[in-house]
Amino acid sequence: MFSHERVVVRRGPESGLPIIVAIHSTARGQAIGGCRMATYPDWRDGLADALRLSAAMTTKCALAGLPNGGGKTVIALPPAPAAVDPVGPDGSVGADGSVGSVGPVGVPGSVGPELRRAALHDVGVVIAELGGAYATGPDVGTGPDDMVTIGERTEHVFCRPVERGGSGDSSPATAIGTIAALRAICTELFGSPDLSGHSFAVLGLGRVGGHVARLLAAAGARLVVSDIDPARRSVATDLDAAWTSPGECLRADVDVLVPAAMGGLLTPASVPTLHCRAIAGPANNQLDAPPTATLLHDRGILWAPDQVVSAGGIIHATGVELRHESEAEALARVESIGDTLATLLRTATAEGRPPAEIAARLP
Ligand SMILES: NC(=O)c1ccc[n+]([C@@H]2O[C@H](COP(=O)([O-])OP(=O)(O)OC[C@H]3O[C@@H](n4cnc5c(N)ncnc54)[C@H](O)[C@@H]3O)[C@@H](O)[C@H]2O)c1
Repeated sequence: MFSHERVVVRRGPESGLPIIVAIHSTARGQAIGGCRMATYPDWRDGLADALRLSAAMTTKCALAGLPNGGGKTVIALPPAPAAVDPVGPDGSVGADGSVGSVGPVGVPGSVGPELRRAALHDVGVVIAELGGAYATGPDVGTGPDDMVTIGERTEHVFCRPVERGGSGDSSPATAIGTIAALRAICTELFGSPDLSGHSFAVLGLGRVGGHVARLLAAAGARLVVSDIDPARRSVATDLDAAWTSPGECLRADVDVLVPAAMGGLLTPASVPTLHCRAIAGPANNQLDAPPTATLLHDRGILWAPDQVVSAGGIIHATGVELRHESEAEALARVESIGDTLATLLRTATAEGRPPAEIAARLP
């Protein structure tokens, strides 16, 4: 069922690239959601990603108690290198195609600065035309500096660098929220929020996954880590973590799998191959489709809905920039992700149902 309020799809006049802005809902307030710049086999795959991600943002905002709805922007880069600078080692799907089968095929290693600027201006113009119905921030493939560029065309943008009046990179807050969720998972599995001595497989060592891995290592956790980009192996070395391929990381025999790369990794094909006891991570849209939550439940694998786990960045950014909370207030709200998830897990256990089913009927 098509449930979006408004979707703009446009060939960007400055960049010539497909610019997609999807507003799923403004029922609770202004729609918010990041700007993703990624390569897709076809621009329609970018549209599908924007539709899915913006709907998930509506749920994420509602579960986090934010007065906002869901939206998303996608700049769909073509897979052919014609329009982009040479794609880096992280710009293609891994040899193991089972990881991240939904959504973009990769994140551009580098996009030429002129094209990048033009595409971000195109995004800013669309958002300005929407008149405040939607505001954007960073997502995969974009960061705080890119928000400055979008901000040259619209005021409805957050997470600019701190020195430019924004709240900066959202990934540290997303990582803090993820750790709060992992403590709730450990409480459910082991009766204590202590992370030390338990094993975690972190799949994706980018901005969020790298932070999460460091925080887990600092808390005394045992780590298996992976990334499609071999350059991230240095993180494993620094943290004394075991480095594996993405496929092995997905199937690692650990207490908790922490998806921190692309979505769509949990599918009817991948679920039977898993060896973890629980899954909780920041990657958006981890399930290929909602019924996969039931497959995980039937296998006895506890899956924490990503809309709850990954909300730290948006809670922090909107708290500081839109609701003018102090840093301490915003971080306290981020930490409350642990309580939200704990309540969800308790209800799910009491009813013998998947946590995703409980999340879908809240609030
Ligand atoms: N940044 C945030 O604040 C934030 C907030 C909410 C959700 N998320 C979600 O968390 C995930 C990670 O975001 P990020 O900001 O760290 O992005 P990022 O681009 O910094 O990191 C992603 C990492 O995943 C790796 N990767 C990509 N495809 C892979 C694959 N198939 N197998 C293994 N590794 C792969 C990349 O090489 C990269 O190192 C995304 O799903 C994003 O939507 C991020």
